[in-house]
Amino acid sequence: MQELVLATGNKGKVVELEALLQPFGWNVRPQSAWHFAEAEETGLTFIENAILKARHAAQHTGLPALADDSGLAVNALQGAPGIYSARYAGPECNDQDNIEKLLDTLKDTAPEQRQASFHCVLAYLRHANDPTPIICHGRWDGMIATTPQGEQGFGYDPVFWIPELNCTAAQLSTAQKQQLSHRGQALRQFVKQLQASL
Ligand SMILES: O=c1nc[nH]c2c1ncn2[C@H]1C[C@H](O)[C@@H](COP(=O)(O)OP(=O)(O)OP(=O)(O)O)O1
Ligand SMILES: [Mg+2]
Repeated sequence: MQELVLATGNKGKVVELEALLQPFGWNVRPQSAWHFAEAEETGLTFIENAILKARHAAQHTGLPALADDSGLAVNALQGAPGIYSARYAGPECNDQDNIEKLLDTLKDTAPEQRQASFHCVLAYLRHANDPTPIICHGRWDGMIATTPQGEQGFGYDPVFWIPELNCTAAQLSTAQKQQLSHRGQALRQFVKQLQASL
């Protein structure tokens, strides 16, 4: 069975990534099974950070590694918080702090001006020195709600409004979110590309 380390410390991502990879018969192991410090996300793009995180995990485990660098880009904020989504409200902040900062920043932005997109870049390195990583990018368009709603998911899900469904991403099941989300799209591309490269 093919073994793979998920190069993320985010439990919400682990749930979503495992759900889509396990049916393909991989033995997927979260990096929390080891005890190394997280990679520093010093890149200026999702692509750079995803590669840094995957390389770091491959170095520490000796296994092929899949990393996810993702975030929210708000049109009215010229794409912010973008790659800084996890640290938007400060270095030690949590999801709720980030949501509060976002809603406060957008408090004078009219409902029809609140377009946003989630982005997910997956980077897969077969080993730490792999010169041809597989890189996939998924995007999900929506709006920023004015108040949080829903309990599912993680991160900015409670304020990511999906106009077609009249609900937020936090009101979808993992399976429903997977069909639409940036991460689901990137994962489906990844599975195809990996199978084509085997
Ligand atoms: O589906 C999503 N639903 C809601 N929020 C999301 C989603 N996908 C990414 N996000 C947010 C969470 C975090 O604020 C940032 C990712 O930051 P990012 O550095 O990639 O992840 P992280 O630090 O939580 O874990 P790690 O770097 O160990 O993978 O974007
Ligand atoms: Mg991170």
